[in-house]
Amino acid sequence: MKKLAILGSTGSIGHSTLSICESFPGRYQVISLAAGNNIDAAFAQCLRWRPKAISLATESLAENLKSRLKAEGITNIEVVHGTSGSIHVATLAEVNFVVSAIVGVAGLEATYAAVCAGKTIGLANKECLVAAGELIIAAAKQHNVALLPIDSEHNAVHQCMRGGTAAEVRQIWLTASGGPFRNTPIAEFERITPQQALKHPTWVMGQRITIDSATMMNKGFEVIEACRLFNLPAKQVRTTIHPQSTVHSLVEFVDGSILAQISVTDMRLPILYALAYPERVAVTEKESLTFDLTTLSQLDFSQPDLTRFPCLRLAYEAAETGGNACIALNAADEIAVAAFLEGRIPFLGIPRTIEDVLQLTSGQSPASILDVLDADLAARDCAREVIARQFTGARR
Ligand SMILES: NC(=O)C1=CN([C@@H]2O[C@H](COP(=O)(O)OP(=O)(O)OC[C@H]3O[C@@H](n4cnc5c(N)ncnc54)[C@H](OP(=O)(O)O)[C@@H]3O)[C@@H](O)[C@H]2O)C=CC1
Ligand SMILES: CC(=O)[C@@H](O)[C@H](O)COP(=O)(O)O
Ligand SMILES: [Mn+2]
Repeated sequence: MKKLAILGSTGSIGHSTLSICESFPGRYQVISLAAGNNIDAAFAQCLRWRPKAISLATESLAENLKSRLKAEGITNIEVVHGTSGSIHVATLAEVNFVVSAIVGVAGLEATYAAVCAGKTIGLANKECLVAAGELIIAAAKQHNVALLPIDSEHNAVHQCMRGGTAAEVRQIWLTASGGPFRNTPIAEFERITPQQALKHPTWVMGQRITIDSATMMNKGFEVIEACRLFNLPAKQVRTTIHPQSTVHSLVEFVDGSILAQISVTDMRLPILYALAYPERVAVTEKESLTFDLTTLSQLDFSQPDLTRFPCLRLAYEAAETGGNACIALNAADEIAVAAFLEGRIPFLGIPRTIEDVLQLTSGQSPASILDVLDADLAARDCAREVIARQFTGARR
């Protein structure tokens, strides 16, 4: 039986993971949860799943949740908080599988601790691998831990790789929807609003990744994520615009064969694959996870336009530089995306901020997770300064 810690249980991936647990009773046991600020969702999850432990972002939220549980007569759920809390729930002795789905570097320490504690990881949190990929991969090797990708593209590559060995791979192709502005002329980019950018054409996801998809930074992060997971240089990780989001990615082998993975546009499928690996679980019509090939009429593929989507170019450059550049790429993006959502910078202010921060960053490699966190904080400060200098008084 897989005994789960779900980090980011109140988010989009967290909900999809719990929905899989609901669909396959007896197969997965929810041992622990970690959430941020959504205390109502956390409370409801405690009532439904009765975890042994749950972590929330702050002490006051944890105290509040404890009182609400007590009022229901529930006193046997340990309620903890903060980074130490998420590390605690991720490393409980009973847990053997950790779903890493806290958004951003906030999920890094718990994910790293889980790897070091020998837990199998279902990895959705790509920002962890962007910022600290080399350290996480080294720890996974040292502790003989499987890192099973949940991110749909990497999950697809993982599935296609079962058709060959790593040495037989010529390159991999990550598909990109192109986001809501795939066909928008560059002249209109300055006027893009958060509401427009939050309308992803094919996926329903959390806010940060949805904006990252709109700038195509998501694909840039995924290139770095793929380099780390599949031990490939960035030049062997290609991207292609595929607006249907039906082919989730492809692996091209040395003999010219290309294997693709096709399935519904639903994150429950890669989550189920990772949870069940190395087995495959049979689904029925009830779960609506099967793909009706007779409805398939068109699959389009085209080259991304790096002029309209400079974030993708910046990510390839950071991948080339390595070390702190990838940490800064993620940290500056997180600050810039928040500023865009708050109306403090325009849409194109996101790549402008990141580019400025990258120019001020060295390619030095972090030797420890503490180094990563220091470099992350420094890049955030730098991004805030860039925004204050360049965009004060800016209007969308
Ligand atoms: N959604 C998707 O389809 C996909 C997502 N991913 C990746 O998965 C991760 C999660 O994405 P998604 O589910 O969309 O994001 P959401 O914004 O929907 O959820 C984020 C989760 O992280 C929690 N969280 C945020 N900050 C903290 C914190 N400081 N401490 C503890 N928990 C925190 C949130 O808690 P709360 O809400 O309670 O504040 C929430 O549970 C991201 O890294 C994303 O890139 C990858 C591929 C696809
Ligand atoms: C579901 C998933 O894995 C997302 O990362 C998705 O791929 C985002 O869509 P884009 O292809 O638009 O970035
Ligand atoms: Mn993805």
